Amino acid sequence: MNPLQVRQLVIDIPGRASGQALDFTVEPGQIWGVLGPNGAGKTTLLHTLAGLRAPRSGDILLGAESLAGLKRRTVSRQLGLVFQDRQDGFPATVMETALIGRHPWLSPWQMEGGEDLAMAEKALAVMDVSHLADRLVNTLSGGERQRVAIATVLTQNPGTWLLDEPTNHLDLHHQVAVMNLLKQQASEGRAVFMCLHDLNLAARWCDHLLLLYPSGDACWGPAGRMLVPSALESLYGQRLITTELDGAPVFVPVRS
Ligand SMILES: Nc1ncnc2c1ncn2[C@@H]1O[C@H](COP(=O)(O)OP(=O)(O)OP(=O)(O)O)[C@@H](O)[C@H]1O
Repeated sequence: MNPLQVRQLVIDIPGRASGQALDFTVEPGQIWGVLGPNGAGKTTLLHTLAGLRAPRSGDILLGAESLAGLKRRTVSRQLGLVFQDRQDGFPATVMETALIGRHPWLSPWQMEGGEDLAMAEKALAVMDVSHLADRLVNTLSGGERQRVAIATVLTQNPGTWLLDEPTNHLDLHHQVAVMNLLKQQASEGRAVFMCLHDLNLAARWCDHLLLLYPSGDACWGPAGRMLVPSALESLYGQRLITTELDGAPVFVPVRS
């Protein structure tokens, strides 16, 4: 699996003066969380890393190759993206949606084969949506739709997962199931890079964190070094009570 290398990257936020250049490598086996308040640029960063938006400056490399010079098919075999929002413009079933994950691996007019179908079926089972396989996705609940989006990337089987708030809409049990799935993906040598609003999920599951400030400032590194209560309070403009439970720090907002 190729590491995702971010080199002197400045993301393009309209109307914002250029912020701090980002420079880090997401290595296979790592789980990165991106934290920051609304509007800080988390989604913009994720879309830039996926090659969907041009950076203002800097470069992104997959292995030794610049992302900008790679064919989309090559990129989509290596990077999978779970969007924060999705438009279900076309009527498609859950199974048809999961099978879209195989498209980077098929030639333009090639139909999905038995192996592709088996991968999609397995992904739907892992995400607990097998019973919905024949349903149209636009009839699903928010959490069911989110699980189908993750199942689609599971079917795609990329080396690096990019996820925009993957626990959105999910009940507590499915939030934990998704975080454990991502942990398993990392333990199998894939890399995970995700935006999260839940500090406690980040503290429990991420080994690296990137803190993005609305000013364009940023800091990143191993999670233990980033989870400093005063830094998190200034990131969110929110006072926090900090404790430790079950071997991980826990952050609770002060009520007043
Ligand atoms: N096409 C656009 N035109 C103008 N401004 C934009 C555009 N796209 C994004 N922005 C602005 O860029 C900033 C960063 O947006 P982004 O969606 O990356 O933030 P975010 O950190 O993901 O926020 P949230 O936590 O609310 O999802 C926001 O202020 C947003 O309004």
